[in-house]
Amino acid sequence: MTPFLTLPEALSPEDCDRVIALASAGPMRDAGLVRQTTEHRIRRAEIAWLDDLPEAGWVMDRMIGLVARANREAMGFDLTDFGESAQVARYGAEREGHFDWHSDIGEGQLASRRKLTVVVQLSDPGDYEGGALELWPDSHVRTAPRARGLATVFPSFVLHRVTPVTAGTRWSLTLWAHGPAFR
Ligand SMILES: O=C(O)CCC(=O)C(=O)O
Ligand SMILES: [Fe+2]
Repeated sequence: MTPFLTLPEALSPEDCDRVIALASAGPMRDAGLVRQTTEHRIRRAEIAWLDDLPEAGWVMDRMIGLVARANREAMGFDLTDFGESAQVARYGAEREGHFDWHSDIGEGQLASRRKLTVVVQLSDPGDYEGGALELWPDSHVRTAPRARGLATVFPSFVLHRVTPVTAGTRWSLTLWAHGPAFR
């Protein structure tokens, strides 16, 4: 199994700008809030759910075909749906935005069915420092490419993190594909 896949230009630079503009137009919420308590040690970022943004339907339309094809060609996972809203995240240097090591498979109805995670780099690499997306699929930690519009696709159980942003702002788009439990 490939530890992770990269899909260059999953979104064009103009599309990346459009997603950032849509998310910044409305309120974003603190992603460090877990059941009413703050967990800023784990994650410091602001997020918006794509489903809540008006006129963002084209984003999922674009990503679903791409990810389904990549899965068929390289992963071969049994996927049934993209049953969860994608998430736009903003990691700013003003509070060292980051996301500590974690896997995306959680306890909820949806999070427990996550099989593939897809993270699109929305920012130009020149717009921030730090903010590396790192994956730990085996004995080595690997850094995802930073190219704008590039999507990194990996099994949702793989540990990953975003290192603290030390200058500028990093934006990302994360989506999940779901299916029957791994067996
Ligand atoms: O923003 C990123 O690059 C990763 C986001 C992430 O890991 C998540 O939302 O679970
Ligand atoms: Fe994650």
